[in-house]
Amino acid sequence: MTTALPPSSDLKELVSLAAERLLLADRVAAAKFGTDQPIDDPAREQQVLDRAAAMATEAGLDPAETVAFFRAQIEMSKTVQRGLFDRWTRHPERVPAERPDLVTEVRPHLDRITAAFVGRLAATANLRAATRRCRDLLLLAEGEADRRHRLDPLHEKALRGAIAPICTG
Ligand SMILES: C=C(O[C@@H]1C=C(C(=O)O)C=C[C@H]1O)C(=O)O
Repeated sequence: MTTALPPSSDLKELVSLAAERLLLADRVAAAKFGTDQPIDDPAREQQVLDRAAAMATEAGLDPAETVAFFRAQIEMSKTVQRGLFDRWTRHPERVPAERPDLVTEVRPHLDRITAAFVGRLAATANLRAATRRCRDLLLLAEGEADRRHRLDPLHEKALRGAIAPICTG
């Protein structure tokens, strides 16, 4: 017998994916710090958004709403990257020893998260509305993601920004 997960589990997974994506911003920042690669890469952002829009359409989601959601993820990723650049400039001893490869390693991981996101957005479509229920579940999911991923204040704040669009539908 299979038991369907309650919708709140899908919301938790959605928020957890947002936290995972923000933690990957650390790898993105480590790839860029000390190189001439800027934090902002508008061409790559457009690719991420175009891909998300195409997948959203296939999943029966509103592409414009999905793009707005991904814009928030991108903005918050850049907030984390800026925070880490600032931290590492002030504390060079905290600069990661390893510089991951952005194109072959980190971005493919981000792309897998995009696909997972679209699945969770589809699974939570009925729940994502400007309701008390959505906001209550979101708050619970946020607290759980903070704990599960042991987020520091920089990532916690970014997570709040990243999940802000969820209960606005
Ligand atoms: C994550 C990156 O940094 C920025 C954020 C992006 C994102 O969140 O997808 C995309 C491009 C950059 O503006 C990256 O360069 O891949």
